[in-house]
Amino acid sequence: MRVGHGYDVHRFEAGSDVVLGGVRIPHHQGLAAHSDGDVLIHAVCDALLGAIAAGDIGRHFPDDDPANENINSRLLLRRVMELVGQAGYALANLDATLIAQAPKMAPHIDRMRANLAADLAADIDRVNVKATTTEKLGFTGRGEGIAAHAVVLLETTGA
Ligand SMILES: Nc1ccn([C@@H]2O[C@H](COP(=O)(O)O)[C@@H](O)[C@H]2O)c(=O)n1
Ligand SMILES: C[C@@]1(CO)OP(=O)(O)OP(=O)(O)OC[C@H]1O
Repeated sequence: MRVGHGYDVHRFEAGSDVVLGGVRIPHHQGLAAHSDGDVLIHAVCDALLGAIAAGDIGRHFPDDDPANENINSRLLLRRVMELVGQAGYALANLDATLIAQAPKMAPHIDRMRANLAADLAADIDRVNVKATTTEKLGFTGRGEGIAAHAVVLLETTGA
């Protein structure tokens, strides 16, 4: 068994939606990023890479590589899962937390879980996503950006 933790933050910029867990959510701002800014998927990638002692997302997908510009982060997640499989592991479970004053995540959580489960080659009941505000405290509370934490447990495949 292996455990991994990931954390990521992206700041808001001018825009009309955010992409989280592969779900495009209308919002009065977007997230600044080299990629599509999917802070949830970036935290999940870092948790997976941490669990197999393979560094972090920036090492595998540099933010000065034009190939990663505006990239759909689900593609990055699938590539990270290939590394997890090659290392001999599969997902046991994922638990992730989005920290944002807004937008309201609840209506979108199940679609995020479905996207993540598909990319992680796991049953949806092994994937949990939740959200919290910080009661208007701190940078997330002031609406300056969104943060995400992810914890994964991996089990050996026997491959
Ligand atoms: N961006 C968010 C933040 C929270 N939620 C949901 O609201 C519940 C209450 O949030 P608190 O910060 O007051 O604990 C939380 O448990 C989430 O279900 C949300 O949907 N989107
Ligand atoms: C995903 C990458 C690559 O496009 O860029 P960003 O979207 O800026 O995201 P970040 O969380 O800073 O991490 C890693 C990057 O290399």
